[in-house]
Amino acid sequence: MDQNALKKMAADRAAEFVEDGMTLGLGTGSTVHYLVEAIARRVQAEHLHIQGVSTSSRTEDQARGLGITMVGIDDVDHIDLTIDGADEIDQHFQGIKGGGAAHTLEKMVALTSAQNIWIVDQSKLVDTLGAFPLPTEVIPFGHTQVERRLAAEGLNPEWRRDDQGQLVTTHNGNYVLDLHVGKIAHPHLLAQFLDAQTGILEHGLFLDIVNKVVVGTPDGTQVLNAGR
Ligand SMILES: O=C(CO)[C@H](O)[C@H](O)COP(=O)(O)O
Repeated sequence: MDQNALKKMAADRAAEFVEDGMTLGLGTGSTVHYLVEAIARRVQAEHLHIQGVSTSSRTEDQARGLGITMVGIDDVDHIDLTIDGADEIDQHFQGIKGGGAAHTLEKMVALTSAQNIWIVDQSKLVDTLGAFPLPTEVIPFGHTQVERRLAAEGLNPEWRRDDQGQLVTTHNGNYVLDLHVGKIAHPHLLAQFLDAQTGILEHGLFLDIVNKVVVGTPDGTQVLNAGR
């Protein structure tokens, strides 16, 4: 079974957690693409009244195109449930996100949400975070200074570039600096360090956030409860 089939399986299962009347946070990425399709099918078949808050223009456009009502994050007083993908999840349910350069908006939506579910294929489950380069979003002013500072700390920063070699920019017009840190033994300490760096708008460590993980495996879906 290929990776996309496993992503779709997890997305379809997670769409079952959506309830009538909910305000839903919708993440970004290829797994979320399947999720939005699955939610739209339920909205149509069951006449669900839900509204979505998106984390990227990609998701926003897809959801609107499929008939899901979308509202801005500043137009809601709460979000009931956010469903998003992830790049890595460790055994303590800590995660790395930002492979799609949307981690700042994703974290904002996740932190506004009463519950968070991540949907992944089984390859995203790891013992220790860090094989996936850790994304950070850096403001353009002084970005080279930020890179030097992180390099001096041994964090092996690398600017993310597109196929044409241009710097990738985020929704906010900032750059993405991926950190090749290797195994992250103490994610909270690293998050604390990155939080304190002027010039870094946000990083992709999502700690103590997720409540449930839905995993697509060749033997079916698994729902893992994070105990928070
Ligand atoms: O964090 C993200 C985007 O910023 C995505 O959720 C993450 O990269 C997973 O993507 P995919 O579902 O395509 O594997």
